[in-house]
Formats: sequence, C-alpha cells, structure tokens
Amino acid sequence: MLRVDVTKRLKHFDLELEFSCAPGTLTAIVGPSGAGKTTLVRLLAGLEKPDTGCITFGKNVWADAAARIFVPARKRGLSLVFQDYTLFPHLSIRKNVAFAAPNPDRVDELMEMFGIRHLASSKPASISGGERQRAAFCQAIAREPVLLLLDEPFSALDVANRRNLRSRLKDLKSDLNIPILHVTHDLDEAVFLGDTVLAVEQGSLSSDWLHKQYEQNNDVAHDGSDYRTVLAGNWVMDQ
Ligand SMILES: Nc1ncnc2c1ncn2[C@@H]1O[C@H](COP(=O)(O)OP(=O)(O)OP(=O)(O)O)[C@@H](O)[C@H]1O
Repeated sequence: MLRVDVTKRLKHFDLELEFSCAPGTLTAIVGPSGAGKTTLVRLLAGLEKPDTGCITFGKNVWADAAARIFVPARKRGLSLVFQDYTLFPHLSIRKNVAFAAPNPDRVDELMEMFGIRHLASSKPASISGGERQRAAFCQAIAREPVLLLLDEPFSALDVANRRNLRSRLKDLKSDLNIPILHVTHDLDEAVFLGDTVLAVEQGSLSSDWLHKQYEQNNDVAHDGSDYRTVLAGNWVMDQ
C-alpha cells in the first residue's frame, strides 16, 4: 500500500495531500492545469522532497521530512511514464524493453500484448510516436516495478493509439497487482481506468472541480457511463 501525507510550498499555494493507493488498483489524478499533479508525481518518484509529512510504501519509508529520511528515485523500484517516451535511441526496441527487466520471457509477452513484437529489432527513431509510447509502457512494466506512475502518458497520441493503450492498461491493471497512479486531463479516461478518481485543485483534494466538469460534460461520459454514478460512489475522495 502506498500512503501519502505531505505538504510542499509551491509558487502560489501549498500542496497538501493525503491519500493511499492499494495494490491492483488505479488511482486517477485529475484537475486543472497548474494544480500540482506533476509535483505530486515528482514527490512520489523521489525527484522532489516534501517540506513536511511522509510517503511510505508498505513498510518502507520513502520520505519523512521530520526524520530527514529521503529515498532517491533509483532506490524506490518504481517506473515512471511521461508524455514523452523515454527510450534509448541507440538500442533496438527489444533491448529497450529488456533494459532492467528481470524476466526475459515477460519482455516478449509484453511486446506481444502491446502489439510491438514485430518491431523488436527497430530503433526508436524508425517507428511511430504511438509505437514508441507502447514500447515505453512495456519497458516500464517489464522492470517489474513496485509502483507505476503515469503522467499524461497518452496525451501526445492520436485517438486510436490512445484507446489501444488505455485498453491494454485496463487489462493489465489487476494482473500487475501494484498501485498505479495515473495523471490525466481527460475525465473520461479517469473514469474508464480509475478505481478511485482524485481531483486536485490548487494543491488540495477537491471534488468541486470534478462536479463542475461533470455539469459541463452534460452528465454523460463519452463511453456512456454516467458521472453521477461515479460521483455518488466511492470513486471520488472528498476532503
Ligand atoms: N519546484 C517548485 N517550486 C515552486 N513552485 C513549483 C515547483 N514546481 C512547480 N511549481 C509550481 O506549482 C504549480 C503546480 O505545478 P504542476 O506542474 O505540479 O501542475 P500540474 O497540475 O501538473 O499542471 P499541468 O496539468 O499543466 O501539467 C505551478 O504553479 C508551478 O509553477
């Protein structure tokens, strides 16, 4: 279980967040631009230190401001996928995916699942953006991380690639059995993928923003699900 209870002073407001994510579940983080979503990802990834509070993963303390404990990114055993794919340009796609992967069989299985097995010997520069992002996903998962952090991983993709990757992620979610944190601007995507949807506004959890979005979206999400159902359930954590 990932537990987060931190504050961090930002330029215009304080980030103050408290929540937890269980293994096998996906927590979608939504909210307006500049709300602090990427800062949260950077705190979890070990790229920034909280000013106060703790981040723990199971029995491991990753950050504790009072005790001056801070475990750096490379020692947290997590994977991070951004909007911009993070592949080594000089390595083939298979070597990229296999980089830091403990189990070679899993590499081939994941490449098959993400539809990039035929690109095994290609270099990143010679394949499409969507294929590169699929390879970046495979690489992130093949490392067998304890936590998967996704920061707008689909936002540079066209609709078809976006849908394809979304579905793969949904299929994999419970199999991976790790907490997944997914930052997105797309509320439909958050509702489609998320077991929990957290809205962050000005650094704090707030369901107000989500309610406003729901009203503007005319009650019904594009996939047919009703935001009202989502908002009435346990999906949204109210502060
Ligand atoms: N290290 C920092 N120190 C002080 N302020 C920061 C720091 N990093 C980001 N900020 C500020 O904190 C706010 C939140 O930024 P952040 O990138 O986390 O938002 P976001 O929700 O991810 O936005 P977007 O959806 O546009 O990517 C912004 O006003 C930003 O200028």
